[in-house]
Amino acid sequence: MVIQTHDLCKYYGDESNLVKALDKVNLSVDKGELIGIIGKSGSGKSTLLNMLGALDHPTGGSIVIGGEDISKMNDEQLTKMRRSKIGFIFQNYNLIPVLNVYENIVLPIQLDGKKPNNKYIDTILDALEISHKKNSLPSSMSGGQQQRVAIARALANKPEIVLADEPTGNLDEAMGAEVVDMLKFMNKEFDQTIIVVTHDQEVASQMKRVIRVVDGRVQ
Ligand SMILES: Nc1ncnc2c1ncn2[C@@H]1O[C@H](COP(=O)(O)OP(=O)(O)OP(=O)(O)O)[C@@H](O)[C@H]1O
Repeated sequence: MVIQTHDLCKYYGDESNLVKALDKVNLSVDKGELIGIIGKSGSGKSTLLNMLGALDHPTGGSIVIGGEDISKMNDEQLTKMRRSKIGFIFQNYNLIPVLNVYENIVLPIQLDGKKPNNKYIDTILDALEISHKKNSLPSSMSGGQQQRVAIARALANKPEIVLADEPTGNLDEAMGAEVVDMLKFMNKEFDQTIIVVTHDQEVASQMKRVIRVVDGRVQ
């Protein structure tokens, strides 16, 4: 088991205006799973993904990642765990504007005190068709290209878990298909656990398991 939640809750607001973004979610994710999370806008998909990546604190229940109950970890331990075990692909890229493409990609590896595998990174850049942008700043790139940098960054240290929020959202059909193929390849080849939030039925249909979120509950 890579991730396990027990009655996981995330509530916002107070009694008069309570939003149950996640309500008693029980979910088990095994090593090597390839999961799509689908659901309407506002159903709680991103909140769930953030919880699974220990980016946010639950208001109730528990979550165990890699055998460790994260509610018992302090912020420093959480950061360390995320850096070594989890790759994130966010909807809004979260690239550092003053760093070029290569520097953005290797930053998490360097922060983790490791050496980047440049050959592997070149392979990823090639597959994502951004090799020619290796020394460019994010601001000189299109949204789709920036998203591919974020994808390369998430994959560069072959993390055990990859969490992606709408990874194909800003890409045309061909490039979106390329990214899905890459996620499937990494899942198969390296047994990485991959969880993808998506609106796209075509993307969801290529995952091995699909989880539907309805009003903060998992079905
Ligand atoms: N910081 C916050 N404060 C208050 N309510 C929040 C906050 N973040 C999320 N919510 C609420 O929690 C619910 C779930 O939001 P979430 O972003 O997880 O949905 P989603 O399924 O990812 O939506 P989308 O597909 O539009 O990205 C929504 O009702 C949202 O308004």
